[in-house]
Amino acid sequence: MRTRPSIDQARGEFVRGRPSGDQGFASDAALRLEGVTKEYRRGGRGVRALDGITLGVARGSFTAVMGPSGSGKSTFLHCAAGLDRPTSGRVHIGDTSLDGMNETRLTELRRRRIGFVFQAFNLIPALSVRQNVELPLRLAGERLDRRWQDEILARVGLEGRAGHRPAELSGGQQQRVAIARALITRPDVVFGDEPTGALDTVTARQILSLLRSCVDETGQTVVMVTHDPVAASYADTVLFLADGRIAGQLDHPGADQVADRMTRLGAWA
Ligand SMILES: Nc1ncnc2c1ncn2[C@@H]1O[C@H](COP(=O)(O)OP(=O)(O)OP(=O)(O)O)[C@@H](O)[C@H]1O
Repeated sequence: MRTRPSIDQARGEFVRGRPSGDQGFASDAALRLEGVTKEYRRGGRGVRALDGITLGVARGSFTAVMGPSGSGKSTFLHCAAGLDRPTSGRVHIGDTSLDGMNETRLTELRRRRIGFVFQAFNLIPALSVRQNVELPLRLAGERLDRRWQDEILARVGLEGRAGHRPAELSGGQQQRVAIARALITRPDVVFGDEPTGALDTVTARQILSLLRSCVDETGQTVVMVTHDPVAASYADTVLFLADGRIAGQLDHPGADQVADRMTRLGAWA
């Protein structure tokens, strides 16, 4: 059964929507941020891109992050995924704190525990689909589980294309390769940065359905930054950022409701 997370405001935790009386369970969080701030220096002044973000994302949930331009979405994604360091506060991937990790350990953690799906598919042109998909494991020095790889290729609908190069594939198929590559390490979290931004409407819907099925059928956790209310409507929960803070949350989001909230945040003024 598909369960949806909701936020426990007191604890700043997403918890699964279960029948009556269930409390949040922090140990089930795939991702936790505690009081995360990020300041950049610009022209001698500090810019606070994140301003005290506290939240937990339940395993097996799909979260969309939205907000007006400059609200801190990219900064959030970079800090949450260990691509950048917060100025203060803590980030946990599963039970692992990223606090104080040196670059080498952060890189290892990203390779083993986090999957990325970007707007530009970022595939290696000279490698086949199969080789692109197994690259994170090779870089992490981990053994390839061929059966898992075949299962993932089938899941993303590319079982017949394993020997093809990216240039021989459509945009949607290339994004499917990127999703397979993100799943190969069985990561704690897959982060998407506008994963459908470069695709036509129909193909975008197929990619979003695929991400949805990864959550529903394999219990994958997905956190996706998007500008598109329809894309956000595939998530269990939409988090709205404004001025580096969480400005709201919508569970069971509909595209119209999401668009309405974004309008109220001044996103399209
Ligand atoms: N490297 C940087 N140096 C200085 N300021 C930065 C840097 N990166 C981001 N900022 C500032 O931090 C704030 C948040 O930026 P961020 O890119 O996270 O927003 P965003 O919501 O992703 O925006 P967009 O939707 O336009 O991509 C903005 O004021 C931005 O100008």
